[in-house]
Amino acid sequence: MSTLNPRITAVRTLDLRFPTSRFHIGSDAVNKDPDYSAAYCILETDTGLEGHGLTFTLGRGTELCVMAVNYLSRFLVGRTLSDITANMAAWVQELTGDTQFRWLGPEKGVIHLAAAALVNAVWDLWARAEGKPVWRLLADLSPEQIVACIDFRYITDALTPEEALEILRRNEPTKRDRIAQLLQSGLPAYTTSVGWFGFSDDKIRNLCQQALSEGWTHFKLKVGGDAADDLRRGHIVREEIGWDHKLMVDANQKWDVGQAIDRTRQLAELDLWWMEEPTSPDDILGHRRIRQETNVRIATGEHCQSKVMFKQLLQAEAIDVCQIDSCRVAGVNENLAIILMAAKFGIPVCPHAGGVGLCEYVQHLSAFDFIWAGASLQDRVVEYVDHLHEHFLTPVQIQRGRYMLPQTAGFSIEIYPESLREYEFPSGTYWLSPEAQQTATPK
Ligand SMILES: C[C@H](O)[C@@H](O)CC(=O)C(=O)O
Ligand SMILES: [Mg+2]
Repeated sequence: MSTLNPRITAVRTLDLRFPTSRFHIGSDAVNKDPDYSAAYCILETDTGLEGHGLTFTLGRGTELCVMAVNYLSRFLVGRTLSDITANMAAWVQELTGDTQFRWLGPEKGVIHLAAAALVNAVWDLWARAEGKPVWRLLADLSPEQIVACIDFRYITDALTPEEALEILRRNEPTKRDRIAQLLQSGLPAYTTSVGWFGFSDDKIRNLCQQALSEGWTHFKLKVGGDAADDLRRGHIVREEIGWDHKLMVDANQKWDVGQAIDRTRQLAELDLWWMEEPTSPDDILGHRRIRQETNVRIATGEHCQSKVMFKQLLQAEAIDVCQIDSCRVAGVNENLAIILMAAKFGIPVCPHAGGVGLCEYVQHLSAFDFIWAGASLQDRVVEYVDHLHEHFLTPVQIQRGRYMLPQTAGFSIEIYPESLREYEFPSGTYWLSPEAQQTATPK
């Protein structure tokens, strides 16, 4: 263990917004004009070491997340790293269970997104103090230490600490082989960047051709528009990628349950590998019905607000694919619980990463899944979107459609100071320029 034990002296929080809406990047049937944004926080310490974290948002909502991060920072300031990591489950309970803030959730919405930024920043600080990337820090923890990071309250009817330990201990003897495999050939991935909702047919064709030449084999298309149009766009993608590659579609919660069933059945002629977010993310029984009444695998999770919801999706046999998100729930610790539950229920984890920083984050969690939990790459693909990586000091490395694991200490989430100065809202140089009027955010 490292001897570095920095004390957190302050939390600096920024409202960061990128003008992606100008080019329809990130657009879907529901979020038609997203400006990829983040409440970004920097944990300052007495040693000079910093911990960086963010929670992903879309444009105008960022302001609320920034305020929530500032409020919750009281659970970090004045503490040493080991004060927090010695009993992380207890600290997470404190962070999410404050007797006044809890009323805003509990464990959902803005306050939970804010908790994610801070929890992830602590993992960044911890990993930097250890001189390891987060995935390696997790790989080197003992099963008992991993279990000690998890708050099992509300999920013991699906996964007890003893069952989690059993999964981890079962995988421990072979974890070195899987680490070696990951270091050599990385994590399989898919691209969503070919098929945003606002892209023209020609653009979709060109992007498919480019992605094929880069070695991609799994592609996702946004649907949820006019039915005939969705099918036509789907066939355009199929014409370009052929029928041997995998195609997934994402409706981003557009439909009622009955409508989702009809539309999924229609789209099934595209030979879908999964249908994503066909209806409200809160509708567990709705997802189950869609799954039962179509012959298509159902994926959801990017808007699944807590481990309790994931527990029910798994218990109800409502999903085929578990899409964790690094910031929707309270960061690494809650995601460890979800990944272990998915392993117990035999459901593959294919993380969501459509946003800023989410690709950088989630590679560490998928590595944890492979090393410790699901212990398989079968039917697992990590989402990749090809945007905004240039702002990160250690952006993801993709080779032939696979994430190659980072070697730099930390959580890969630090953004260049120049980018912070340019895109901080509303005072950054971009937001003060006339161009800014062409994006969705300032309206
Ligand atoms: C608004 C986001 O871009 C969303 O469309 C991302 C998403 O659903 C995905 O990546 O999946
Ligand atoms: Mg999605």
